[in-house]
This record gives sequence, structure tokens and C-alpha cells, in this order.
Amino acid sequence: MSQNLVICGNFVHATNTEYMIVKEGYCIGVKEGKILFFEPKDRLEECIKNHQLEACEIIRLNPFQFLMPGMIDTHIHASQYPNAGKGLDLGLLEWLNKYTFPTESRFKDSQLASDVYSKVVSNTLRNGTTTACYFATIHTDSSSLLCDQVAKHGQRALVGKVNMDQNSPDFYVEKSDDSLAETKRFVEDVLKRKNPRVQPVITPRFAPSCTVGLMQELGKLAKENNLHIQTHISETLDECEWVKALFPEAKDYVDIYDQAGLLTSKTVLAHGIYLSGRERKVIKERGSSISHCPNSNLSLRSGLLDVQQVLKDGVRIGLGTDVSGGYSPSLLDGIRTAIHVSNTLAIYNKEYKPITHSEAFMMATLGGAKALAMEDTIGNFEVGKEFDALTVNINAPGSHIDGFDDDGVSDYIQKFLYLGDSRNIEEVYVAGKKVIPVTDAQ
Ligand SMILES: Nc1nc2[nH]cnc2c(=O)[nH]1
Ligand SMILES: [Zn+2]
Repeated sequence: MSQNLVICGNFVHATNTEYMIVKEGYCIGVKEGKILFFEPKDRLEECIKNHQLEACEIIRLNPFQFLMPGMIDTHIHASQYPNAGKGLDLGLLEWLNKYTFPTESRFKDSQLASDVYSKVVSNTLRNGTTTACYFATIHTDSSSLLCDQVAKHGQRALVGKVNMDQNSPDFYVEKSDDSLAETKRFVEDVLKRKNPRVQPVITPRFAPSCTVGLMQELGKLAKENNLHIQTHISETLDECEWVKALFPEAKDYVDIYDQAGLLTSKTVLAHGIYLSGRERKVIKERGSSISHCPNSNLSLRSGLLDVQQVLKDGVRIGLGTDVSGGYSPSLLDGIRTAIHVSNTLAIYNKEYKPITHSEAFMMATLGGAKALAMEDTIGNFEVGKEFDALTVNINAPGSHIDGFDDDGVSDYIQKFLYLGDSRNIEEVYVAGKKVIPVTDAQ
């Protein structure tokens, strides 16, 4: 059950006009999971009275604590979690064949699926990911087990059963008709749960793995049911060459998805490193978004995404861990690596203005919400949104952060983004319910 809550202290979030805004000495009121007020704390009594929250316990944060929105992982392969931190010696296409497909094929086994999915959901939650956009595998029933784990641990997620009907190994491929029928079965199963925090996402793996016919049918299915869509695009040069050879009649990579009806305002495209200006323009026109996965792009040596160009072109962008191409399930790592990728571009081009920690923070929170078309529900502390939040303590036991006399709240926030880890994330709330620390009742 989500409780009613009042929390007073220091806050940080992104808005439509500011990448990062610090609110010192504020109070927030939460009723039935939703934010009722967010005001300076001298208005506390009046707000409590106006919103009939008198019976509610008031939590007062200490000066070393602050509240931030929960982080949003816009691209993560739950089924690749067993491989996180290993097998990064090959480029994308060889890596898929040698490590990824064999691992994913094992998820036919429901015991293995439940075990791995429980671990990945609990680890990402502990690391402050309140919303995740997951790839599962081609297996329908085991993909449903990921939904079970998301619900059990109290995370918010989009869950995708993967589609692959060509150019895949014999042990991990579907017949086109089965792929579509099983996707329909999966979508029905997820929707009939009527859990607003667990939704299906249509998940053609990437163009090389899917026939045009299947992609078109998936586009129709998404449209009929107003579903999210996720896939990969323009991640490596080898992949782009392969795509050109496989789809000679397409204008470019984006055109393949566009012709299939897969580019909508609820589509998130992972990577997008090698997109042309025309492709970014089409993505913007369709209202689709990009998931920037910097750890993966460095770990698999795929390339460096120019985030400034993506932002300049008006394309919505969030951060993804892309486990296990990315080895870290933490979006704090995503924030740091995004900054370092941008710094690297600036080292090689003196004119280049790298992104700041504030921009990276925005991408991990409100940017992610926009990328997943969920900005009406989550992403910051706007009144009316659901309360997905982290209580951060830079002085937590075992913390690797030291505060000094001349540090202000903004310094604490910056230090957390660079030096913090799950030890500093003392509490995690999803829709007003405290899901970390885990209690016996959960
Ligand atoms: N990083 C990454 N790229 C992909 N492209 C197609 N499949 C994958 C995958 O599993 N991981
Ligand atoms: Zn991926």
C-alpha cells in the first residue's frame, strides 16, 4: 500500500526549463502515491491543512540528505544480467553470437528466468532505478515472469518479449507467425494484470533480426493497442553496413522502421550513434526518442554519441545502462559515463561544448520520462505526478563521500552524482510506496 507522506528537507529535480534546480528547505506532500504539494517549508502547516494530511507522519531530512526523482533506465536487457561484467572482448555482432544469444536462449527455463529477473529488478531498484524499460527474451512465458518480479519488488517498468525471425542462430529464433502470435499472447497477459506500473512494450530486436513483414505486423499491433515500442538502431559501423546490404531499397536505417510503422511518439531507439541529420529529423517528426547507452558504447567499442547534436536537433533523449553490453546496472554510472563520452568529444574538438553533470542528471530523470512518453506521470516533483523518489544521504554508513564545511547542497548533489553508490541511496519510493529498504511484508 502506498502511504500518505510529508517530507521536509532539500530537493533536486529537473524541469522543462532547467536541467537541474535545487530547492532548499522545501516540503512535499504525497497522497495515494501522487504529489499533492511541493512548497517552501514555511507553508507546511497551511499545506497539511489544505490537503487534510494531519494524520500523516512528517519526515524531516537531515542536512546531509536530499530527495531526488527516481532514475529511469530507458534501455536494459534483464536477460543479459548474468553476463554483466564479462565477455566484453568482442564487437557487437560477434558478441551477440558468442555470448548474448546463448545466454538469452537459456531463458526457456522458467526457474532460471525467475531467479535472474528477481536479481536484476532488486539490484536496479537498490541502485535507484525506479522505472526500467526492459528487453526480456523471445520466450513468452518467461517474459511474463519478469513482469511478476517487477510487480513483486514494486518497480515501474515496460517489459518486452523480444522478436527475432531471421538472421539468428537455430537455437534462438522464431517462425514469423509464432513471433507475432506469441507477442499478442504476451501483450494480453500483461494488460490483463491491470497493473498501471507494468506495461508491455513491442520489441523487435533490431532490423537485421526481423523480416519486414514481421516489423509491419508489430507496428500494427502497437498502433491498435497504443503500445510502446523499443528497438536498436545505428549502434556500430559494421551493423550499419549489414543493414544497408539487407535492406537495399530503404533510404537509410530509420526508413526501415518508419516504413514498418514502428516510429511513434512511444518509440525508444537505443544508441543512434551513426544517424544522419535526415534520420534525426524523421525521429523528431515522429516524436520518437533515443536511449543513450554510454557504458555499452565504450565497453563494446561501438562509438561516441554526440548528445549535444541530438539535443540541438530537438530529439528527446534518456539514458540507458544497456546491460550487458554496458556492464553496470547503475544509472549513476550512466550519468558519469555520459559526461566522459562528451568530454572525450571535447578533447578531440576544441569547439565542442561537453554536457554538464546537470544535463546528465536531467537525462537520467525527466529526460528518461520524456523518452518513454511518461512525463505526465513521472520524472520530477511536479504536483500531480506520482512520487518516485530517492532519499540520498552523502554521509550514509560506508559512504565514499566526504562533505566539507564549505560544501553547499549543490556540492553534495554533484558529489553524489560522481562518487555516490547504492549505499548513499537510503530509501527508494515508487508511486509513494517505500520499496527500499525491503521490509518483511514485501
Ligand atoms: N547492445 C546491444 N545491441 C544489440 N543490437 C541487437 N541486439 C542487441 C543487444 O542485445 N545489445
Ligand atoms: Zn540493447
